[in-house]
Amino acid sequence: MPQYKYGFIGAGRMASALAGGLVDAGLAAASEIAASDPNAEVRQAFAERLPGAHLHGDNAAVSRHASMLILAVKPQVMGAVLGNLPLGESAPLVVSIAAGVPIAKLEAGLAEGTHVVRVMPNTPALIGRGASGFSGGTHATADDLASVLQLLEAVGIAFEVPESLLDAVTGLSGSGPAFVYTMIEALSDGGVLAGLPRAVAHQLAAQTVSGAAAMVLETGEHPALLREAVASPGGTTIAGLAALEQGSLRSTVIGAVKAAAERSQQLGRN
Ligand SMILES: NC(=O)C1=CN([C@@H]2O[C@H](COP(=O)(O)OP(=O)(O)OC[C@H]3O[C@@H](n4cnc5c(N)ncnc54)[C@H](O)[C@@H]3O)[C@@H](O)[C@H]2O)C=CC1
Ligand SMILES: O=C(O)[C@@H]1CCC=N1
Repeated sequence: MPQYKYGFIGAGRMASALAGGLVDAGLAAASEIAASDPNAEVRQAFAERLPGAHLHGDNAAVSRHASMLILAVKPQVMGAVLGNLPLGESAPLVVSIAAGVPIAKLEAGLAEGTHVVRVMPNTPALIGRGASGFSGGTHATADDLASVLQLLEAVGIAFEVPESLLDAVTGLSGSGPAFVYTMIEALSDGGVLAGLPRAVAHQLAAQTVSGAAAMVLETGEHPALLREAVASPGGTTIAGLAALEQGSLRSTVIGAVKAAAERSQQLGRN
C-alpha cells in the first residue's frame, strides 16, 4: 500500500510551492507528503517550509511508496532520474512538471503501461493562485486526469490542453510570473523616478498589477475596455500609453512569451 499521498522527486522551488499550496488547500496533510532530493540544504528548506513532511536523499524511498509521484527535477536530469526510478507494486500515477519534456520521453523511460500526466504549473501555486495546463499520456484514465485537475485546482486554475500546446502554456503562465515581476520592478522604478519613496512605490506597483489582474478575472471585461475606462481624453494615462507604444511594450511581451515557448520546445528535443 502506498504510504504517501503525494511524492515529489526533486524538492526544489516548484515542488515546495506545489506541496505548500496543496497542504494549505487541505488536499493533504504534510505527513502524507514525501520528497527526495540529493541536496541536503534543499531537503532542509522543504522540511522547514512543510514541517511533518518526509524527506529522503534516495528517490526510490519516495517513488516506491507514493500514490501520485510528481517529477519536479530540471528537464536536463529527467533522463537520468527516469532510468533509476523503481515504482511500487500498486504503480503510482506519474506527473511530470518539467518544461519541454514530452510525454513520449517520460513513457519511454518508465515501466510499460505507466499512467503519466504532463503538467505545466507556475510558482503562484504556493499561494493558491497558480495557473496550469496539463495533458494526459497514452495510459492516463479519466480518473487520473480528474486527480490531477483536483490537485491543480486546489492551488489555482487549470486547463486540460493538447500536449502540443504545453510549450505555449510554458511560455505564457509557466514563465509569465518572471515577466510580470520585471513589469512590477519597472513600474516601481518609474514611481521612484517621479519622486516616490521606494517602499511606497514597490507596494503601489504590486497592488496595481494584482488589482488590474483581478479586474480582468472578476469582471470578465475585455482588457481593452478596462484600459479605455482608465484613459481620460487628453489625460495622464493616454500620455503614458503613448510612451508604452513608442517602446513597443506589446511586441516585446509577445516576443518574450514566444521565446520562452520556443525554448520549452528545444528542451524537449534534448
Ligand atoms: N520554477 C518555476 O517557476 C517552474 C518550474 N517548472 C519545472 O519544474 C521543474 C523544477 O524546477 P525548479 O523547482 O524551479 O528547480 P529547482 O532547481 O528549484 O529544483 C529541482 C531540484 O531537483 C533536484 N535534483 C537534481 N537531480 C536530482 C535527482 N537525480 N533526483 C532528485 N532530485 C534531483 C535538485 O537538487 C533541485 O533541488 C523543472 O523541470 C522546471 O522546468 C515548471 C513550472 C514553473
Ligand atoms: O525557466 C524555466 O525553465 C521554468 C519552466 C517554467 C518556469 N520556469
